[in-house]
Amino acid sequence: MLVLCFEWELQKADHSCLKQRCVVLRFLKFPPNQNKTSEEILHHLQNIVDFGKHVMKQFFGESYVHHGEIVQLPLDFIRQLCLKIQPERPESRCDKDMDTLSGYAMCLPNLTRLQTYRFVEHRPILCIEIKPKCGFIPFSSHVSQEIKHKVCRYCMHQHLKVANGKWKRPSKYCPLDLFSGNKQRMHFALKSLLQEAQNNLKIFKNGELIYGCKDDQDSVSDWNELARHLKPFFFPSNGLVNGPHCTRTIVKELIHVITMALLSSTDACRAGDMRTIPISQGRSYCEASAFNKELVRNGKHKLESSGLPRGCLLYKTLQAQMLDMLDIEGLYPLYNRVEQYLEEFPEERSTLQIDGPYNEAFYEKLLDLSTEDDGTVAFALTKVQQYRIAMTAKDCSIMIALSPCLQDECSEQRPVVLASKSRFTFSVSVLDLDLKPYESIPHQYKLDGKIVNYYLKNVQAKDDPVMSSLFKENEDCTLVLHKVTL
Ligand SMILES: O=P(O)(O)O[C@@H]1[C@@H](OP(=O)(O)O)[C@H](OP(=O)(O)O)[C@H](O)[C@H](OP(=O)(O)O)[C@H]1OP(=O)(O)O
Ligand SMILES: Nc1ncnc2c1ncn2[C@@H]1O[C@H](COP(=O)(O)OP(=O)(O)OP(=O)(O)O)[C@@H](O)[C@H]1O
Repeated sequence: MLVLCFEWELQKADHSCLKQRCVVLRFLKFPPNQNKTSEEILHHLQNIVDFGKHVMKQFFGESYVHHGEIVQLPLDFIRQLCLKIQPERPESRCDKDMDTLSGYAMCLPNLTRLQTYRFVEHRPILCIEIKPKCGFIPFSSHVSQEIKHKVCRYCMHQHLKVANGKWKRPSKYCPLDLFSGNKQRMHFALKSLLQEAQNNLKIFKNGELIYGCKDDQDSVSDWNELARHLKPFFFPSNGLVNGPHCTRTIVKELIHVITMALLSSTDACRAGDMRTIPISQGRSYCEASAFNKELVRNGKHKLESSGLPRGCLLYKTLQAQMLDMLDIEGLYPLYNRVEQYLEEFPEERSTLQIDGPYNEAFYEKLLDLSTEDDGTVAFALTKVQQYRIAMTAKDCSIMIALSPCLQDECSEQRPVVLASKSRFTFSVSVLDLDLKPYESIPHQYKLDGKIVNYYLKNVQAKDDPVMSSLFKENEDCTLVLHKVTL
């Protein structure tokens, strides 16, 4: 999707501004020459809206999800827009073209703004966007490599990403620390994100990106610059001296308010119909986490996992992620079962709701958490659909919008987080909840194998002292062989 942010005004008859709204438009994009009719595009967008409305709201909670609405815009306006933004688009994203022919787009609230108000507020706003990725270690008995029970996918994937050149340096962030609910571990995770933001952290001030990676850029973290932006938010009366101490203090304050907002429960959600998946399943820490390694170095072997409050967005996200109960290794044969069935009965694709409609009936079928395979297509399909939800939750982002407020402004309806010299009203939302396509499952299966094999071959072998000495011997061997050949 292509995301553009707009501010528009409702004007009085005398043209003075009555209300200002700030919205985001999302346009579909496709590889060039992949022509879609306007009806197909409308249908696709309707599916996205329905999926947010009928499915993700149930999993994440009403107040965290903004499903948006479909809008029709003048074609001329869209064409001009496309011309204007084209030079700004990163090269890596230009393999697809924005849809300028259908006239349809999705309209969403601008989540870099506070979601407690409908209209633009002229007060400073800070927004932190976090893409937390998968926060648990697979507990499935279908996992074939022991390492997957010890090291999380994110930490393993880091090595492959650096090797492939996606990022220059590995990050010390581990999602299991962020999802632990333990403040010390969360603090470490957030600090690591601030050190190496990659595509997991962005910070906006008044809707403008001030920190984090613009695509294609290898941004070097400049905490002094960040602190300069943040100082008026955290130390409004300017009572802090400048310098590295000041920077550290401000970053600490920032991490504190993010942690508190992430642990807050701002949604009175429809619980009850979703059986929860015990979060205690599987290991609660990742052996590769730098936080864990530091503890082990200091002779401590027990990592605290305080657990997340049930109403907070991190908890909801983790629950949705854990719908991946079989791991891709257990899921892939079930996907093949559905595929085989569809080959025989292609007309059944719509009855099985593979591509929607994403309605209440679709949601109801997702509630069956049994893992006992009775050999049916129905069982396989439920697991495939649950896996797609889990994948979506593993790739979504969390937006935390914070706006400074005075003590007498804070009412009971507005959640508030306190810093040492200031206080903030805040809202927490989730974004990028487009259901992952059914067709991406074979890719997931292959990628999983690549990530694990790369890690075993290039990282674990070097970390493990026994493997490491074997590795060295092997290297020596190779040298000797070279000499013989010469
Ligand atoms: O597979 P992953 O974990 O690398 O996730 C992909 C993301 O990479 P990341 O690891 O976050 O750097 C990837 O992020 P980038 O576009 O590289 O920033 C996408 O979000 C991708 O989703 P889609 O296939 O475009 O719908 C994501 O793919 P899905 O696996 O969610 O389909
Ligand atoms: N409602 C919103 N309010 C504010 N910012 C938004 C909103 N929706 C998206 N964004 C910004 O746009 C970025 C990209 O959005 P999103 O992740 O939804 O696109 P995408 O569909 O994943 O794009 P692509 O298909 O290129 O991967 C987000 O990371 C966020 O910074």
